[in-house]
Amino acid sequence: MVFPKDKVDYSLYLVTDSTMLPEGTTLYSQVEAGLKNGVTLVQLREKDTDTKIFIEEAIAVQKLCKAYDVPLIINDRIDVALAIDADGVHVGQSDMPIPMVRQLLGPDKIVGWSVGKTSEVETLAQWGTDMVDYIGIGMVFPTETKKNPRKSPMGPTGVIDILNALETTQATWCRTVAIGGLHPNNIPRVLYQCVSHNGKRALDGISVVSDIMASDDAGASTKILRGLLDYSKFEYIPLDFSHQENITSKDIKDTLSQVQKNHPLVQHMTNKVHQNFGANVTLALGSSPIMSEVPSEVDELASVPNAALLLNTGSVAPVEALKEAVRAYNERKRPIIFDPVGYSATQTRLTLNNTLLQYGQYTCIKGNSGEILSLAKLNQGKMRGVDAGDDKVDKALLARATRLVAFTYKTIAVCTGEYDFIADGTMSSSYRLGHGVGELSANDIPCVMIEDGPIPLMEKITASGCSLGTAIAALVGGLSPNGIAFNAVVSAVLLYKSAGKLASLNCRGSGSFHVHLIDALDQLFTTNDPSSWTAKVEIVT
Ligand SMILES: Nc1ncnc2c1ncn2[C@@H]1O[C@H](COP(=O)(O)OP(=O)(O)OP(=O)(O)O)[C@@H](O)[C@H]1O
Ligand SMILES: Cc1ncsc1CCO
Ligand SMILES: [Mg+2]
Repeated sequence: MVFPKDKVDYSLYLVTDSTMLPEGTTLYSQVEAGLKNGVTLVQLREKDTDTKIFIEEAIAVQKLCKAYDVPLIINDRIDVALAIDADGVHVGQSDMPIPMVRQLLGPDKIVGWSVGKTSEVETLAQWGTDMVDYIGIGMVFPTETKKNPRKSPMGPTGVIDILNALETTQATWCRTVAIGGLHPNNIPRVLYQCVSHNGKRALDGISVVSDIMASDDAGASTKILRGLLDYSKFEYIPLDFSHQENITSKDIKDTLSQVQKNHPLVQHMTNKVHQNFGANVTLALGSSPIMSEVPSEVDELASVPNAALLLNTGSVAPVEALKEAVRAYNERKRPIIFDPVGYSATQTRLTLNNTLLQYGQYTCIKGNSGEILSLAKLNQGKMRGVDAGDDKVDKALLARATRLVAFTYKTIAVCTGEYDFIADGTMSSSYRLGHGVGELSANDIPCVMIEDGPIPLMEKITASGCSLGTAIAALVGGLSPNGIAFNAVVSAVLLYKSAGKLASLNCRGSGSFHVHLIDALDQLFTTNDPSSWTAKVEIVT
């Protein structure tokens, strides 16, 4: 009996590894606990087992799988798969070539392939529908399972690249699972973030090894994984992410009132240039600043009611401290505003910023046009420094870049300059598995533009963008439960731009502009009369 290919459920794919079994458990007891509690597909992967034993194990695991009506896939060993009439085979890039595998197995068996590059998707698409049935995309995160990995972790954005390639090559038949370092603490985020840019394809499932094989209670561990897959919600922060592009003065006034009432605490992990300015902007916005880069206090700070984190990589702080802060704020469901200063100006910055981007979930990612274009992979080469660069403004390109960043990181993206763009990629907090999921495409997500005419002085003071990050953090942090995140970000950008305009009219040069900007922020925040602000918001179609 062949297992019908269209009936395969890829959602929870267990890959075995007998080298990590805890004492008192066996390969079979772990697999059975998995099968009993929601594993939908099993792969026998035993790298260091002799053929004779491997076949004995395979027959025994096959019997178990049949009892639960779950297909069994054999890793690498075509001969073993044929000998026991398994349901399919999984091969890696350095194993037997796929066309040979298919020829040996015939058309009805399941053939899986490990994929890490978009060029491999192109090959798979050229082979056509009868060759590869599913791909294992990885590795997503660092893992203990592969001791000497040939590839470095790709992160959720690497997974999205592969999903995009499957869509552009129209490999619609090919199913997908993500593999590598997936655990309950990151699975919901991975499922939430990993959607192709056309909105049509999400992962079909996840593949786990250690979470079940190395578990002291494999049944309970599987139940947790199954629960996450079935719950299909990523509630990373108790705010309202249902977007609305039409924001009224009343919405803004309401947002500011919440901030005035809640007195947020804005933890800054920011560059040295910005620290003093950022602390004063925080105070001007009715909030409390604290500058801290000490890992031992992040959990306490993140636990303060209405805490928010501004994470600004301008001074290139030690990555472990920054990761600890991201972990703490994500775990405690508090907002993080991420400002990847000089995102691609040097290899060091690129690596640091990408490490952080793959590591956590951000409520808002803000940058100048150079940073956002680089993040969206829409500009050539490196940035020159921390400034945006003086290319001519191409509004359509900037809107597209902002939307791509928002969509890719499932965040609210802000791109600054004379024109500020804000796109909302959060849309909903749910995730769905499979092909044809039908979300909005990256080009269609909500986007607004804010302007108030040219304010050249904004570019003549340092850390003006960094302090916009402060303002966003204060307003998002100051929201009451179920406050609207997008409204807070738009309010912050409008407030900041209007204050900049007001300050530029009152000051005598860049030195006094700095002081007037803080005065203006204080005044506009305190009076809370958004209908009098000069900056205007426009919906980008
Ligand atoms: N020419 C301009 N006209 C009007 N507003 C501007 C102009 N340039 C920048 N701004 C505003 O100044 C703020 C900072 O934007 P900018 O793009 O300069 O950030 P940045 O390069 O990250 O700044 P920094 O790195 O110095 O902190 C934003 O609020 C933006 O709206
Ligand atoms: C000048 C400078 N260098 C690193 S961060 C920073 C502040 C503006 O982004
Ligand atoms: Mg900047």
